[in-house]
Amino acid sequence: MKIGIMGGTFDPLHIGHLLAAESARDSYQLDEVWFMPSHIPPHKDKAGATGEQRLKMVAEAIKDHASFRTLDIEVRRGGVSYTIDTIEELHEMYPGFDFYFIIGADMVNYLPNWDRIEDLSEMITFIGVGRPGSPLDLLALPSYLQRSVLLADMPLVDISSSEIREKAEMGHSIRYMVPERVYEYIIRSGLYEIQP
Ligand SMILES: Nc1ncnc2c1ncn2[C@@H]1O[C@H](COP(=O)(O)OP(=O)(O)OP(=O)(O)O)[C@@H](O)[C@H]1O
Ligand SMILES: O=C(O)c1ccc[n+]([C@@H]2O[C@H](COP(=O)([O-])O)[C@@H](O)[C@H]2O)c1
Repeated sequence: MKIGIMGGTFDPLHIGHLLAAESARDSYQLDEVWFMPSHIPPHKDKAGATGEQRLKMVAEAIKDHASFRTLDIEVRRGGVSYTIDTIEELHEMYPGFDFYFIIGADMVNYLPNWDRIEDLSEMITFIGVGRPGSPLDLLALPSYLQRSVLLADMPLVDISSSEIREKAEMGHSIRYMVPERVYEYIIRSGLYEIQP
C-alpha cells in the first residue's frame, strides 16, 4: 500500500491542506492519504484549538473522500510530535507499507532542521507542493534530501491557518477559506471567537 501522510497543526484545517493532499494522491497514485494532526508541533507555538477539536475539523473536512482518513496517533501519544517517532511507530504497525509525507514548500525548505532528518529520509519519501511566498529550490537541499523529495503540481493557494485566525479575530469572514463543514464546526464550537 502507498500511503500519503498529511501531517499538520490544522488550526484550522483549510483548503490549501486538502488540495495539497489531493494533488499528491493524484500525482503519485497513493492508495490513501491519512491526515494527522500533531499534538505539539516541533517548530512553532502550541495550537490554540485542542487536539480533539483539530481531529474533528479534519474528520468533517474529509468525510466525503473515499481515500482520505484521519490518524490520531500523534494527538494520542502527546508531547512534541517529531515525525521520526511517528514513522517508527507506523512502520511497526504497518510492515510493508510505503509512506509518503506530504509537505508544502515552506516545510521542504525547512527539512534540514527536522529531528534525525537523515534517518527519516531513508524511511519515507517526501512529496512537496508549491506554496506562495516559499520558492522551492531543491538544489539548495543537502544531496541526501534531494533524493528523498518528489514534487507534485498543485494550484497555488495563498491561505494559511494563521491568516485565518487573524481574520477571524478581527471580525472578518473566513468563509470558503475552510471547507463548509469546518466552518460550521468552528461556529458551533465557538473556536477563534468567530462571528457568524
Ligand atoms: N496554502 C498551502 N499550500 C500548500 N501547502 C500548505 C498550505 N498551507 C499549509 N500547507 C502545508 O500543510 C502542512 C501543515 O500546515 P499547517 O497545519 O501548519 O498550516 P499553516 O497554514 O502552515 O499554519 P500556520 O499559518 O499556523 O503556520 C505543512 O506541510 C504546510 O507546508
Ligand atoms: O520532526 C520534525 O522535526 C518536524 C519539524 C517540523 C515539522 N514537522 C511535521 O511536519 C508537519 C507540518 O508541520 P506544521 O508545523 O507546519 O504543522 C507536521 O506533521 C509536523 O509534525 C516535523
